[in-house]
Amino acid sequence: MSIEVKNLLKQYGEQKAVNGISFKVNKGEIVGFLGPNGAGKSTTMKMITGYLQPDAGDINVSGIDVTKDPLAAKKKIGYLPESNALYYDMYVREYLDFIADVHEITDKKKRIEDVIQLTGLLPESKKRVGQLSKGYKQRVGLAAALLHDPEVLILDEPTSGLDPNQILEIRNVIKEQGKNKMVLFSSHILQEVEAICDRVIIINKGKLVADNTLQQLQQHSNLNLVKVSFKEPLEPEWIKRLPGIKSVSQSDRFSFTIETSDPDTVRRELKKLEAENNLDIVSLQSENQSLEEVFRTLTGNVPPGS
Ligand SMILES: Nc1ncnc2c1ncn2[C@@H]1O[C@H](COP(=O)(O)OP(=O)(O)OP(=O)(O)O)[C@@H](O)[C@H]1O
Repeated sequence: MSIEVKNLLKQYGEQKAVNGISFKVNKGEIVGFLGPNGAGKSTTMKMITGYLQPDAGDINVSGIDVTKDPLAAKKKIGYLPESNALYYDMYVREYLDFIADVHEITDKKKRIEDVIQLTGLLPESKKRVGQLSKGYKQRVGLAAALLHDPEVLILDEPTSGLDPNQILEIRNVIKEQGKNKMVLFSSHILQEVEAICDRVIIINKGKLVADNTLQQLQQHSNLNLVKVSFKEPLEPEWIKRLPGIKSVSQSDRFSFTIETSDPDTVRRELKKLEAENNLDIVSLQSENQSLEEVFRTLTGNVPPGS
């Protein structure tokens, strides 16, 4: 059970919306798909779900070649598109019943109640889809995507337009589903990705710029912070002279934040500085960049002040 994408390409006129993307998602993984507006996330997701034909490349979902057999692939995939097209005149249960028939689900009554429960739709389940708030419409879309109990969930911005409480509830549903399914979901909310993902794929202008666990991404980002405080005041020049320093900022006369690509060397040099000059370091900590900073560095929006 996996999603495997190799050298995926989609061109609109001159523009390569998706330009040679490859990655693999395995069972039990929740992967966040990030990128700035127009990076090619939705286009990639539409190709994986068989709704858009790639110009080149291979897509394999649980052993099925999606470009050759999109119908078989769709049976394995639950897809929540970005613009979630629903039938507004139908009642919630009626709509889910219709989708259940499309999937030829046998025990559909029970399954419909299960997904209504799972997505928190119960309080609004007696309404027509068109009468629901944006957040509840999104839940109907998610319920429809879960109905046939697919192995793979592809969710294009599943929490967009939801209030903070609803975001939390939907995140929990995704987390729960991720225990025995593969989940690929796109989001602009970096805290969300940090909260629920094992791994992050970042694309920019149609190209893959990162595919790592969150921890690796933050560790391997080429900027780290070392924070040091001394017992006595110190001129920043003492620190700026040390090897491996990119920049130094000062919060008071005793404390400094150092940007570096080599935190180990900087820590060592600070200890040397302390010993050789009879100084006292009262605290010394390293910090990784936040995911937001990593994202901005990788997608060309370098954080202010760097
Ligand atoms: N049908 C289309 N015809 C022409 N260009 C398109 C079409 N669909 C998408 N594009 C272009 O392809 C690029 C990628 O679009 P896509 O919707 O995949 O980006 P995205 O990463 O999902 O963006 P967002 O975060 O804003 O939803 C954009 O520049 C977009 O304008």
